[in-house]
Amino acid sequence: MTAEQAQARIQELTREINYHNHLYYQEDKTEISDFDFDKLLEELIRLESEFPQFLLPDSPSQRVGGTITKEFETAQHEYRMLSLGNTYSEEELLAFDERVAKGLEHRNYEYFCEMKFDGVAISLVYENGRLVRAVTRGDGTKGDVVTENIKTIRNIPLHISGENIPEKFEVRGEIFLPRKEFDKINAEREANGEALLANPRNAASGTVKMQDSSIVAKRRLNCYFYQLLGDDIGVSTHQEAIKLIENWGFNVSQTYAKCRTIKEVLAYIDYWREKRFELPLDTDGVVLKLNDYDQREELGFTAKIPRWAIAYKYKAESAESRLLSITYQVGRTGAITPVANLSPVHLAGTTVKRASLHNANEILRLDLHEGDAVLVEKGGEIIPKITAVVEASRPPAAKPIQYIDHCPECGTALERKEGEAKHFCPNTKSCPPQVLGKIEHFLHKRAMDIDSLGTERIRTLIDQGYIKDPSDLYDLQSKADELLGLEMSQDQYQKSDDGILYISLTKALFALTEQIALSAISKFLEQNTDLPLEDVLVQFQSFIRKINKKTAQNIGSVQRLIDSLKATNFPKMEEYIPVPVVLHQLIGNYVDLDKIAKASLQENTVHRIMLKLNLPISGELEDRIKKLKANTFQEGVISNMMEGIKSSKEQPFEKVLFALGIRNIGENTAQILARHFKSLENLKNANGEQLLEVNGVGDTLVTSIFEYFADEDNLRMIEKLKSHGLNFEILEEEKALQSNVLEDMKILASGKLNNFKRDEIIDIVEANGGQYVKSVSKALTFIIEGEDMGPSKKEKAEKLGVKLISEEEFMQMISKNQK
Ligand SMILES: NC(=O)c1ccc[n+]([C@@H]2O[C@H](COP(=O)([O-])OP(=O)(O)OC[C@H]3O[C@@H](n4cnc5c(N)ncnc54)[C@H](O)[C@@H]3O)[C@@H](O)[C@H]2O)c1
Ligand SMILES: [Zn+2]
Repeated sequence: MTAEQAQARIQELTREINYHNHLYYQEDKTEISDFDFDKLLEELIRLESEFPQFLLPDSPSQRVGGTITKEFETAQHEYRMLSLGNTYSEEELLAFDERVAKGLEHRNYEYFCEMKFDGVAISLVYENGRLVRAVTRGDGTKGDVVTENIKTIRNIPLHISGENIPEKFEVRGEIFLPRKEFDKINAEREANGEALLANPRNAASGTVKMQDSSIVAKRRLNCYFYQLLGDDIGVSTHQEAIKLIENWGFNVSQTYAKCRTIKEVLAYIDYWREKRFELPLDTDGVVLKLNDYDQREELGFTAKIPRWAIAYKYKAESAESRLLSITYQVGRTGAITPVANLSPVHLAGTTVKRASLHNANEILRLDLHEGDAVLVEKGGEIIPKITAVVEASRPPAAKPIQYIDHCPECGTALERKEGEAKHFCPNTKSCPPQVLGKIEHFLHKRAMDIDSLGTERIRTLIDQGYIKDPSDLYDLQSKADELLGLEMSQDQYQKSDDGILYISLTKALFALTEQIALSAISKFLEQNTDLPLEDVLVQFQSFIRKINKKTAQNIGSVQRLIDSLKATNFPKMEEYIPVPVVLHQLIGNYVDLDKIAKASLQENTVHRIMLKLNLPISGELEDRIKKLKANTFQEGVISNMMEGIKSSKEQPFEKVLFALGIRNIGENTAQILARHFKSLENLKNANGEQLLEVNGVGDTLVTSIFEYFADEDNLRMIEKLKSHGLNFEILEEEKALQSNVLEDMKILASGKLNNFKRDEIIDIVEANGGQYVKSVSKALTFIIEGEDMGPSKKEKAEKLGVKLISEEEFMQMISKNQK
């Protein structure tokens, strides 16, 4: 490489690394894996050492990747917060050990090994036993002061007491979001139709930098500590320091070990390679540090990293699997996402059976064929991905994957807009997942606020024809009797891309055998989750032999299932069995497979298929089929549901308007429009000019409003909602609560208020013409100071010269203009 080429490449790498650093540290996003990022950095460091003339002082190889933000106060670190050198290879670890030995001129040293926790670094400063400051790493020299947020983490001690506590000291550790919490948050977000958090690290980092500590408190962050700093601590090894902070009550992960040689370090690394997946958080490697502080001092630092420590990072594991089939999921907005069903393979502590394929382009890029052997990798993401196809293992005559052209949920021809990667189902009115999206929006807490109808129940009501649009909810009241015992369609069923109904293996085995409890079957399957379907079934036969219940009969029944799965041509899905195959085994005397298969194309539950087939069955067979059915609607649930539906009729007009889901009408816009026009009738009759007069209404919104009211179906639905008594105009008492006293004001409330709940204060500010703002900035007109307003927020407000007023003063302001 010529010097010129090197310089160009160095510039290019610098740009790229800075870009990814910015995404990673400022926006909590990633576009490439850590491994790929580390490779870029490694290449840069190599080139800079070969061509030192091009090494710039602000090169990303010389600096810690993060920086400070504008939202927080900044504080100088007393001791710089550095990065760590890292490697993915054992040879480099040995080379590191050689450098240490050479630097110290002997081999008389020990390492202290810890897991490398994948979270956000934090520094806590204590004075006289009290936590005075929590600061992020920032650019390594100074960081953001996030004390209020950190104080919400339960196991961070705010005071420590005891003997010999130094007057001033600093502990450092890693804030993280436990996997379980992360999964819980994402499950909730999914149920609410919100975007999922990408991984626990990003989520933790985003949470630490939130402006509102009450939201941080809800996130259940946790922290592990691994460093103690200070002038007169009285310890001379890392091990002693760790013991000390443990005694003071800091949370230290019990995963550390002292190692006397690099060989012991390698054994530690090996031990944790798989075991680390049992820890409550993500880890991406091991940090080894010299134990002795004097020896550390001898070796010192480079600009960015200590010479006495290094991180060994585990490579993202990859495994080979086989593509069984592709399921196409239809989202609430009609977007299609293909998901690969794979033969189960053990990867990074879990069994992987599915991988995301994103869109049609990804399938093309991989050149995916039916039955292909594929490499799956699990990085920081939740869902594993297919990284490549092993072409050499492609089955002969395998056909390339044909992307679907019709919606698997409703059969409508799919569309793909120019420049967009995803296909869409344009049937917004009756495609079940899209109807689901609309209904969920309608029910949402901030819309009609009906909460006893979970996703699964709504989905069932849609699938079974009870609900086509939100107005149908109000008809349910007269159908309560019918709903009792209705089968829920979600969990245990799946549909193949050509619309065949599948049922969970657990349920299928339950119905096809006798005298074996459902729980015993679930437990058996959980323990055999690694095996491909056919092997599971063979194992299940041995299981039957072992428990010895109706042995001959049950084994025969499972054998028949194995045989018919082989004989029929249904696409394979791990853990699910085509309903026609199961039903055929049960009712084959009455009706042939083709007929059952056809019936299962249009129906979503066993119950419905049986109704449709209309066969004269009874007694034992009927009981067997009952074993296939899902959970049903129970009385308590139904009465709650009816209660919720009834009380939703009290929701004010602005909520109803928001609930309608007119494109581009969010919560705020709904409020503004409701207040301006006072009734839906007025809004509907408004012309373009009148609409544009309203503050915040632009051409796009005008078009959406016109489009909405031009649609006969929408008008019919509104009439129906009206007839059920929903509010389509502003009520008198609402009018009384409104004024323009807060016009042009930007307002924030902080701390606990006595007269309002959190969301209520937002409504009140807006009802009086003001704008509610979520963070402290110069632009604020004033802050309503509640009880226990955080001192740092207060300090910041004072620094920026923002006025603070009491809750009482605020009450007076808004009551002046009200009759
Ligand atoms: N994918 C991307 O786009 C992208 C972009 C930037 C950075 N990154 C990744 O982020 C990391 C950046 O490096 P970095 O500068 O934050 O250094 P680093 O994460 O490699 O090492 C230093 C950090 O490790 C953490 N740590 C965890 N456990 C520790 C322990 N037991 N002892 C000491 N420290 C511990 C500390 O927070 C410390 O600040 C790399 O892993 C890199 O791959 C990825
Ligand atoms: Zn559709």
